Amino acid sequence: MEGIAIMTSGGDAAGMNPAVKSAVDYSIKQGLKPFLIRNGLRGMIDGDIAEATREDVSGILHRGGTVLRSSRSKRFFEYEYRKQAYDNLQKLGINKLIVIGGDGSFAALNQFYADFGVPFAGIPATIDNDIPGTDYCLGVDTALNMIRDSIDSIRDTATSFSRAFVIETMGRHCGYLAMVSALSSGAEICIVPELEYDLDAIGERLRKDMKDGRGYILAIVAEGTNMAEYLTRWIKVNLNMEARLTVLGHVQRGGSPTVRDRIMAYKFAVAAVDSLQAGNTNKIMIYKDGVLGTEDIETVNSTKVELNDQILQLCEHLSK
Ligand SMILES: Nc1ncnc2c1ncn2[C@@H]1O[C@H](COP(=O)(O)OP(=O)(O)OP(=O)(O)O)[C@@H](O)[C@H]1O
Ligand SMILES: O=P(O)(O)OC[C@H]1O[C@](O)(CO)[C@@H](O)[C@@H]1O
Ligand SMILES: [Mg+2]
Repeated sequence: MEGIAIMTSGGDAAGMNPAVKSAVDYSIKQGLKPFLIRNGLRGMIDGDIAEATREDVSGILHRGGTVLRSSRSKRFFEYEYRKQAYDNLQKLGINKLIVIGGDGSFAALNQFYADFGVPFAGIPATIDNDIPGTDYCLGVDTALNMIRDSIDSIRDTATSFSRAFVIETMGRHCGYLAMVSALSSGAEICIVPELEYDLDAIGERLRKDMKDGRGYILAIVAEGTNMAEYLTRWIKVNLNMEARLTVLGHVQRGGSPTVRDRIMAYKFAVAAVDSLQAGNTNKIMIYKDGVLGTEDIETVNSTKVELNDQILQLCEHLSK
């Protein structure tokens, strides 16, 4: 029986657990022998690998984070440690890999493929939604719902005190979480790396709104802009309104996966096993314009992520 190993890597994302479960269940159905690598790339180097049992993957589907645990590994950048990881796989008869993670994890596995020719399939899982070629990455819907709940709570106190709240979302260099959250919570300001902002215009617009009775302000800022603290001070001085900053932080990564993340996890996992069974060597599973497909890792690595035009257009007026 051919050995296939499944791992999670990089920032954890809701949907990783259902993806692991589906990948194991479907691999068994396909006559493969699934293994689980714990602790991501670090575990691959340290040989933290064992054959998957049904118990390993039962009762995990609804849990946030990753039961396999994850890591960011400096050692994996060095050939010596990748070779150690390869030897670990060889000993167990593993010759196919499924990596559930983000762009960094895919780059890592592509380097591993270049070194040792071990085929892999990548399942996009990162709240950043920053993987070129796919409209969707596991974890994004759960994170958006988490952010929505937080903003709804913040709105309660903002209205009670007639204050402005600047809310910083994660996403690394990508403004997707900030934009969708600004739209879904009716925020007044949205500052993201993808859109130029104009504070003078924002000031003029909001001063007029305040004259017309606006009592509070919600501003959503993507962490990639590094603008949250500055904007908070700017509001105090320029709009003469009390302002507070809330950095949502890692709360955005937690929580039970939403229905969307569970279903997408299932689809991506089945597609990943099928892709490897079809003889593909280094493909990333994608979901583009409502259709499931695959993309070459080289294309994913060399393309800049582009955000949906419609979302950009809908948000434009919130940055001026
Ligand atoms: N070019 C590379 N060569 C070897 N290893 C790499 C390379 N790029 C990334 N890695 C490894 O992949 C790990 C995961 O990447 P990274 O930390 O960027 O997270 P990610 O998978 O992009 O997920 P997220 O962005 O959601 O946190 C890195 O910590 C590093 O160990
Ligand atoms: O968990 P860490 O290592 O602090 O990394 C935080 C980063 O990971 C992410 O949550 C996912 O990539 C980013 O949005 C954020 O910038
Ligand atoms: Mg990443």
